[in-house]
Amino acid sequence: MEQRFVMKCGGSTLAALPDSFFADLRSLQESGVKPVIVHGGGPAISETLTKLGIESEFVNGLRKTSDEVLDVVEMVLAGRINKEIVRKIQHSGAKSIGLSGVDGKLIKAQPVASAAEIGFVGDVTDVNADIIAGIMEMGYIPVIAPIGIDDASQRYNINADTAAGAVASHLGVERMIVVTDVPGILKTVDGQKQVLPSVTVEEIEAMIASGEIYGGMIPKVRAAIQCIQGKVREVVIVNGDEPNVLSKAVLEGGIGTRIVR
Ligand SMILES: Nc1ncnc2c1ncn2[C@@H]1O[C@H](COP(=O)(O)OP(=O)(O)O)[C@@H](O)[C@H]1O
Ligand SMILES: CC(=O)N[C@@H](CCC(=O)OP(=O)(O)O)C(=O)O
Repeated sequence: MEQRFVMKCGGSTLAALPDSFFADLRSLQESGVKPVIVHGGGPAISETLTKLGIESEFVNGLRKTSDEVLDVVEMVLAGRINKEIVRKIQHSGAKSIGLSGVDGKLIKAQPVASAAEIGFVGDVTDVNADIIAGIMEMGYIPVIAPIGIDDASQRYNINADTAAGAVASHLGVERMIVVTDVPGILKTVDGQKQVLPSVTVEEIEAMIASGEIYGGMIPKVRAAIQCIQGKVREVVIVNGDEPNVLSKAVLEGGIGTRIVR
């Protein structure tokens, strides 16, 4: 089986991912599946900024990023978090190489439209898919931190869901799996919160408008909508706590929320 997928691991769940999650990742890779990981780390960035006494705020879900904040974002994402994931994958027995979007100009970026207000926050303009494919061909799992770079060598802080969606689109994978701290998109039905097994773009837009999808779920569904306009067939949102969640999402289905065209 030759099946590639992009997995986005959110900062909400990274620290809590059990060893069995990485064992599952390894057995998937052994069965011929080729994973690519793009990770976040928002809570760890906020914690370090607080320790350093640097103020930071979010505007429409994006972190206001000054030069000083950008140093911390890069230090935490491309340093601590990226290497922690690489170590955990290696400990499971699989091979992994970690890099940020700066390495090999892997993620090219430009300032977001609201840059005048929020600083060095980027949108992805291109992804060097050859580097990722090359790492996978060597049998390594690529682990990518969402920092972008432009032609003038300026760095940008990119929302990890946005970066993962762009990587999935440029690689042309079939599936993106978004690992977070909720079992999927929740909707209140008859006073009870239920996981939606699948949602369409129209249903998502209605849930954003009604406030049922808010906060950190918004960049996930926006990235998902953008992905499925191209080659990506489905985006699945799952909880990292669920046993064998990756093999269930890749091989069986019927878990989390599927976002389809
Ligand atoms: N309809 C929804 N269903 C599930 N979670 C939602 C929904 N709307 C908003 N959320 C929020 O989105 C959060 C996940 O986003 P976020 O905290 O940014 O995670 P991550 O760090 O994994 O990117 C959930 O914990 C929940 O609070
Ligand atoms: C521009 C912007 O907001 N970037 C994010 C990047 C990390 C991220 O997205 O991490 P999660 O997936 O854990 O939320 C930030 O600075 O927090």
